[in-house]
Amino acid sequence: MNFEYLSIRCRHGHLEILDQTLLPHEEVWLNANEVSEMFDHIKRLAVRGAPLIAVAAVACLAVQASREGTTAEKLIKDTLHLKSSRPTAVNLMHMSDELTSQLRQSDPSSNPRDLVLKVAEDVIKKEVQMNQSMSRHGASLIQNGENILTHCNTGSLATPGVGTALGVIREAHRQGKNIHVYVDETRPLLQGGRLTAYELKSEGIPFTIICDNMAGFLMSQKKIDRVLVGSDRIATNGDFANKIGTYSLAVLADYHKIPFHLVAPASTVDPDCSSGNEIPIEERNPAEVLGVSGSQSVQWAPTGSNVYNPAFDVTPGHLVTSIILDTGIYDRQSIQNGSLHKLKFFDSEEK
Ligand SMILES: CSC[C@@H](O)[C@@H](O)C(=O)COP(=O)(O)O
Repeated sequence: MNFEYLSIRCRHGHLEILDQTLLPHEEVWLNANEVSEMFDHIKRLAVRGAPLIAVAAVACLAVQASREGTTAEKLIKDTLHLKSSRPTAVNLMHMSDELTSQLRQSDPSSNPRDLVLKVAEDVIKKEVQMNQSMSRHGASLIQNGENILTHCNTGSLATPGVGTALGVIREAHRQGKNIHVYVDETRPLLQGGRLTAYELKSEGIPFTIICDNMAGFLMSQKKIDRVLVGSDRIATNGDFANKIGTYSLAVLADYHKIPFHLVAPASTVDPDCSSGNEIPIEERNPAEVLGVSGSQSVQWAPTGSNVYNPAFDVTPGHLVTSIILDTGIYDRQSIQNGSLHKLKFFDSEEK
């Protein structure tokens, strides 16, 4: 298996990830061949973003499977371990469920290598294609001269392709539309200020970073024409989980009558989740809120302060103007009519 994307690469069976906790100032590639290494990279967000987490996990499992003597039983155990690394993004769950289901059904005397490799290639290929499709659908909505607000990082650092919300922005720019992006810095881990800014800068797309709490004021000044965000899990009623702060933006956009779109691949829809109440929300280390961690750690809050640190929030579907998926653009009416129920990433999913 050989591939190379912006933040993950595999050459001659050697898998590496670009440590996103050190970006944009240091570009350090880390070994990710071992399941324990990959588990740690995912957990501490060295590799992150809903689609990329699934890609990273399955690529690591393909490396395991290519080793002499690896059994289906061992691979199932490894898959379930990686599945437990982060709870909210459903892409990792879809991949893990598909792989364990296929491994359980496989002939115990056969070598599981080809099966795992095929699932890995399938997941990666589909994610890249879905990125392309959704970015084209989304770009068709963008008008020349728009100021777009985005949150977190939804680009090539979060997927193996052009990205989700950031893919739409890239595609609109590629089409020659004159756009400008306001980037929410995205506390506590600053995926916007560090990672989205890094991607936009390297592509020459004009952008301005704002603190998360500035968005409402900019909207009141009519400086924002549209909001584009990604998602980690979409319920079939259109409620969705995304990086903490997304819900506040949706409420603000609704109040100021600004179009608010969610951009995601079909692999982010959870057919087993009928509403946002059922989405598990990851809670993270208080240290992330007490200060900043990374290459230059600083703690500014008093040691021992109480902290609540949910990594995601849930936005109710009625606040969304439309959901842009690789399969098309879904407005509120079509979601209410059940259009998300019909989507399935894998043909043979089993829990
Ligand atoms: C591909 S983008 C969708 C989301 O994965 C993105 O917006 C996001 O919330 C990522 O969270 P992270 O905690 O950085 O993995």
